[in-house]
Amino acid sequence: MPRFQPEPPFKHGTPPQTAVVLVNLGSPDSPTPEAVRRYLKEFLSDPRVVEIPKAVWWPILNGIILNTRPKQSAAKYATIWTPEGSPLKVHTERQAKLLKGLLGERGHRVTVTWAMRYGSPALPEVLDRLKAENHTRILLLPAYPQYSASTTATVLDQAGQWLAGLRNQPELRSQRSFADDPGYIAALAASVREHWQAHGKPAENDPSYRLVMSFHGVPKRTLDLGDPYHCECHKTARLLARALGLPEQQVLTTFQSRFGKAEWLQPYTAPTLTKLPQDGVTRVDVLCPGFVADCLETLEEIAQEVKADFLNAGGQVFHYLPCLNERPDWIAALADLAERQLAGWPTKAPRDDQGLAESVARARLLGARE
Ligand SMILES: C=CC1=C(C)c2cc3[nH]c(cc4nc(cc5[nH]c(cc1n2)c(C)c5CCC(=O)O)C(CCC(=O)O)=C4C)c(C)c3C=C
Ligand SMILES: [Fe+2]
Ligand SMILES: [Fe+2]
Repeated sequence: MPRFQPEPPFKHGTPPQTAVVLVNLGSPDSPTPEAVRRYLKEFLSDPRVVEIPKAVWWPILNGIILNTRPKQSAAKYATIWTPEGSPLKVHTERQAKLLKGLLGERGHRVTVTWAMRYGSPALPEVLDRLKAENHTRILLLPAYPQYSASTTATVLDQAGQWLAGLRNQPELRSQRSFADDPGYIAALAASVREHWQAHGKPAENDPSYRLVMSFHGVPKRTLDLGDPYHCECHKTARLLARALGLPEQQVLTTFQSRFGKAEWLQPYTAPTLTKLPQDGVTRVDVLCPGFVADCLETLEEIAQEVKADFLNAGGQVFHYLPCLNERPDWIAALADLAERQLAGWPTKAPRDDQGLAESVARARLLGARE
């Protein structure tokens, strides 16, 4: 068996085609236990996500987790599912469409599409299609503002595995993270200011108010092992608080979605919010800057579960602020990120072989005249 399948050559005489791929985590295909089981099996078998030796982890995953969690998670997915499908996929598709429109308006001739790391549309299949369409340059935009091995790196792993199976590889680049990107921070800040305009801005130093920034957690061990995720989350939180002019006492940075029994990054979101009313905090505005698209973890865990925890503990006002989703200022920030990455690839004025031959001939002619 040859390792590499035969591949059609890139078409000669046509300009190199460039593609931008927005990649997010992925969702089950439907909110049913069967679909959630398939999705969780793929997701939780990734050694970047669960860093436990296979001999220990697989019996737990296959014997316990995949027999219990799919039913529970499917019920949660059912509460946030839309007629068009999972919110994560719906927002990612819309973001890609808007990004395509904006890059086009700015004069770029690029294909813009989207893919998922787990489930569908699967990244390797999207890359296969782009290659078949003669794309020789591919920019990956993992939709994770903060770098983590369990998210960003595994997208690159998958793209690398795809490249490893090819004879004639396209050029590939990727955005590592954008935790401190001015456009991303400005879009987050604008979303909070708009929320304050609609619901009232808290008085300066009001001790009963907190702006809570809740990020997805990761095992604490990964921080000790050198994962920069924790630092990047704090960088985003610091820059956002500064952009809003909020004093330190009114801001909280927390970590949600703990999975399993090991210690994860602290403080945990739900227990922190449950305790706040005891300390005299009655109003919270909660946003999740680590997610650029609303999903199960924001719409169900934060906007439903954590909200109920806070109100049941004596809190009075809980507002969940939506993710950046399709905000025009965020799409503009995303286009700026893509444009900076595309700078080395002339998507605005592609020079085909003919153009190059002409300019070489012209240069020779000029040289001969001198
Ligand atoms: C934003 C960054 C994310 C990090 C970091 C992350 C790490 C991480 N997640 C799990 C386990 C689960 N996560 C689940 C859902 C989920 N996770 C993210 C993002 C990050 N995960 C998103 C966007 C979503 C939502 C997907 C959707 O369809 O809406 C789930 C599935 C749901 C459930 O059963 O609870 C699990 C499981 C681990 C172990 C991990 C670790 C490093
Ligand atoms: Fe997760
Ligand atoms: Fe969760």
